[in-house]
Amino acid sequence: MTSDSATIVALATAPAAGAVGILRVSGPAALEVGRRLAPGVPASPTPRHAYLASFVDATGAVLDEGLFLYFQAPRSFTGEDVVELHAHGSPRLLRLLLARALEDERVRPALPGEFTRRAFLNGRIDLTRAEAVADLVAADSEAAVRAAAAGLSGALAERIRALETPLRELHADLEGVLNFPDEAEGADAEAGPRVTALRSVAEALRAEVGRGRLVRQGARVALYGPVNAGKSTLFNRLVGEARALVDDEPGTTRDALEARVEWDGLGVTLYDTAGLREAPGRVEALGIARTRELLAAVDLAVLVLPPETSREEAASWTRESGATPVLVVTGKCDVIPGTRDTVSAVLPSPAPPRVSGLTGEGVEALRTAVLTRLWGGGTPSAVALVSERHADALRRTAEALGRAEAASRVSTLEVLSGEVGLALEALGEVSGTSVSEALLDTLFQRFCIGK
Ligand SMILES: Nc1nc2c(c(=O)[nH]1)N(C=O)[C@@H](CNc1ccc(C(=O)N[C@@H](CCC(=O)O)C(=O)O)cc1)CN2
Ligand SMILES: Nc1nc2c(ncn2[C@@H]2O[C@H](COP(=O)(O)OP(=O)(O)OP(=O)(O)O)[C@@H](O)[C@H]2O)c(=O)[nH]1
Ligand SMILES: [Mg+2]
Repeated sequence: MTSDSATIVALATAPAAGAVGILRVSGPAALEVGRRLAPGVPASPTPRHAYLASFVDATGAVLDEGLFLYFQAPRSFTGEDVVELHAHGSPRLLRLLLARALEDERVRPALPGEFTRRAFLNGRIDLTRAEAVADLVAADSEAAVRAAAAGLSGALAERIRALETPLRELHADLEGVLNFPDEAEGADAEAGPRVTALRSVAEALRAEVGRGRLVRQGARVALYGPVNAGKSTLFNRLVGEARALVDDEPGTTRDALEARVEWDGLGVTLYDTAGLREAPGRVEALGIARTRELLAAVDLAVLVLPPETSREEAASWTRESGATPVLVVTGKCDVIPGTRDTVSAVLPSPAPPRVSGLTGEGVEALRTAVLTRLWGGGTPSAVALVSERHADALRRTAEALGRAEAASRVSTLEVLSGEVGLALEALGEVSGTSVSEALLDTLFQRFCIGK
């Protein structure tokens, strides 16, 4: 796919002071370049052995003492010869070492994601694994780390293969019948049902994009409701610190406030919003407009109602969230006796949790209820990280299979096989078996330099 034989170099660690900083070189000239920086290392170093070596400048003056590692092609991350210099984590020192490596005309700085791209191009990892590397680096919740780690060890690759292999077999059978009608007679017999089954597998995988997004980016949850219901008090309680101002004056919160929490490993961005009411002041009205905008954008809206809310009022407050799913809670439950629960009497069972931001009562149950609404029973870390890009390719796969299904009933074998071929091609964009340079460019641009 690419004939780029340049040797690339980049810092593999963040450009900040740290305990250790790593310079990574990959390509045919890696060993020579590495040994120019660390001349004490033998000409044929033992692969994967950590040599303690002096790193020197052009005059031979010692710049640092560190570890030298040689990975011999193809047994390396990129599949090429790789040398790593593990120096002390001084950004300035590392820049000196980098500049020295670049003095060799066969060496150039690595582009973002280029090490991983080479690993992909050299067949060390498939595209889903390469993307999992980026997901892992970007992960900011435990669930995101675990899900990306599963992707790195091939969880998504395996599921794609489970679709791609039978699809390829079907395609081969159909082409066989078309090209060698005598020998392959009957190989297309079950084509219709096979297409149908594969299509539902593609659809099921595609449907996981929502959960993938929740894990990757975290869920967005907004508290909303009438003014003075106790939203900010509850928000502070959920966040674990006094972030929002609280006052008995209705209309205290004017602007949406956000805080990031991690619940059961899932990243959650919580929003406190301006309470809704008729005839607010001018600034408050701006806040209310923002509340409505936010309600449309979040994954779940938690409606906090005062204990005295009537069933009609409760129903009309619920409608405020529009298409966003709502979880209703009765707030300030410490002021009412346990049995009198006007809201839960009128809303669908199970009864909305009763919470008190003031005392903390019911807050743990609310947290659980929120997670259940976001996740059902599943485990966030077990989710296949289907990205928007994957989902788009899977949509085109499923659409082609839909047309193939129709073709199996009303059209020729050529048309049917053609559609199955198109489905395969679209699916190949996920695994990387059919992928353009342009797509790889966009994909790897999102990586950081040195990855
Ligand atoms: N110092 C360092 N740490 C690192 C990396 C690295 O490149 N350097 N990695 C980079 O992201 C990750 C580790 N990933 C790696 C993946 C494969 C191979 C490798 O040598 N693979 C060979 C041999 C496998 C074997 O012998 O078991 C291969 O696939 O053939 C190395 C690192 C995270 N930590
Ligand atoms: N008894 C009791 N009082 C509460 C509780 N939560 C809030 N309050 C009180 O109710 C008043 C309003 O609380 P906030 O948390 O500011 O209510 P809010 O919904 O954010 O109000 P706005 O921002 O004005 O919409 C304050 O005086 C709080 O002390 C609660 O759980 N129990
Ligand atoms: Mg408030």
